[in-house]
Amino acid sequence: MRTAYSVQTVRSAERALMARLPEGALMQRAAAGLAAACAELLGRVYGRRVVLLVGSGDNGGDALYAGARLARRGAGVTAVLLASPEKTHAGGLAALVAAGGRPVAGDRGADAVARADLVVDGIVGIGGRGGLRADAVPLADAVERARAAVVAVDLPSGVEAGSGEVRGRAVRADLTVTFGTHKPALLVDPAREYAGSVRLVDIGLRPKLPAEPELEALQHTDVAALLPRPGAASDKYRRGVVGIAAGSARYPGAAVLAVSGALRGGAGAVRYVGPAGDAVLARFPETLVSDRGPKEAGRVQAWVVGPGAGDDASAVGEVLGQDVPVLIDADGLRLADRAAVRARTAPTLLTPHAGEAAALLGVAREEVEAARLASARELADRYGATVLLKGSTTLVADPGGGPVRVNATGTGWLATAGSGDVLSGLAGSLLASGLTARDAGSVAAYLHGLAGRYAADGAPAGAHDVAAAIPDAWRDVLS
Ligand SMILES: NC(=O)C1=CN([C@@H]2O[C@H](COP(=O)(O)OP(=O)(O)OC[C@H]3O[C@@H](n4cnc5c(N)ncnc54)[C@H](OP(=O)(O)O)[C@@H]3O)[C@@H](O)[C@H]2O)[C@@H](O)CC1
Ligand SMILES: [K+]
Repeated sequence: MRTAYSVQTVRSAERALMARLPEGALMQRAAAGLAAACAELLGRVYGRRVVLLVGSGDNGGDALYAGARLARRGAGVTAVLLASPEKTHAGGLAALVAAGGRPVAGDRGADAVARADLVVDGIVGIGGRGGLRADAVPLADAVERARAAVVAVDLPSGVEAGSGEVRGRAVRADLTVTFGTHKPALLVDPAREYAGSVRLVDIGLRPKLPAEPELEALQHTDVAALLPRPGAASDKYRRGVVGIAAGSARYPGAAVLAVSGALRGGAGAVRYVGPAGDAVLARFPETLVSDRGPKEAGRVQAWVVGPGAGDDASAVGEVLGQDVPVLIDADGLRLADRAAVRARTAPTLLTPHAGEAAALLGVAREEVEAARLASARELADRYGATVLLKGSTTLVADPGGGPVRVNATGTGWLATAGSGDVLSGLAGSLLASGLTARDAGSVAAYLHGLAGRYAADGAPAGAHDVAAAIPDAWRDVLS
């Protein structure tokens, strides 16, 4: 499991650790890891031009000490100071100068950046608020124009560490070297996109961090442990029956795609109710098609309602009244009565994309995209339901708090019509096999993302290709 902790938690863990260590030891650990990552990126250190962007805090101190290490290995190191030398990290600056590095004032930074092989962004780390300040913006512009590789110290400067929001200008890095633990911004978009690839340097913080993180990202082994496996005594009912109430005369394809995801999600059987029974059967003859409403459809351990439902609110209402887990997607989100969702005692999983989440929250889509973590949490609390907010990084938030799950297996190619219908079927199937809403949502997002990668393999793919690739994703996770 990859985890991220809030700034406040990082600060208190840091204090607890520092109390037992000599002054400056943590910064030396951080700088050593940072310098090693820079050296690796450069390939050869001797004779290379390294430019450090140095803010007034400890983030700048890390950059200076790492710069000193690179200077000792023969790099030409220039430190661009955003603050006066008196306000810059004293020990770091002294170390850099002693190693032969050259400090220059901020207004000379752009020229230095233009000639650099490597830029180290130590403007601001977890102490930052708001986007970059005006004096740092020309440097960020110069970095964007330059051909140099960019390494961010702890975080790309200008992103909000705790939320992943980017409320102004921020540095775009190729690599971020972060210390002790991931910060939420390194896992949540849009900030995550600014970070490039991320390397975590162990500075001994782990034992001081609490058990419960702010964010969790499942990895292969976590997903493997959660996947349902049929036992010797399993029959189709024990493996779970997932009910799909989806599709309409206008959108029969949504029903077919939701069923295609559900058939690959581990449930023992897929039951379909709705007006697209013929289309479903033509494609998937193993589906149990019922011509009655959800209430009379027979045994179902979890329902999926909403994909392609159009304006028919009756199925949504009926499904919400069933005392089994329910996943609500697409049109269902618009049709579901909030009070009825809140009144449910069995688990509910809502799976909106940013536009649907915005409509439910009564804000603009851009606001949800800018503040994905806060939006997912807010929606979960308002509806008293687990929320899976789709996107390039998908978030799964439970009502009442606890770690939010983040999934990054997705690919841009998944932004294709019908892809969400496949995801809802898959997640519903996992719900029917007994996973919690949080686990079903995050495991489905993980498999769906991997399947999207396999299906696309560098070229566009349709939603049905994604569904067909789910078994490969599943096998990959278990191998
Ligand atoms: N925690 C750990 O375990 C360890 C932490 N370590 C390191 O310490 C870092 C945290 O250091 P920190 O606390 O000194 O804060 P930091 O990020 O340097 O920023 C503060 C300075 O930035 C300025 N500033 C603020 N906003 C700004 C903006 N928008 N745009 C521009 N500038 C802005 C603000 O200026 P001021 O308001 O004072 O004028 C202030 O001086 C952390 O990220 C990691 O790198 C490691 O060494 C070892 C272990
Ligand atoms: K930084």
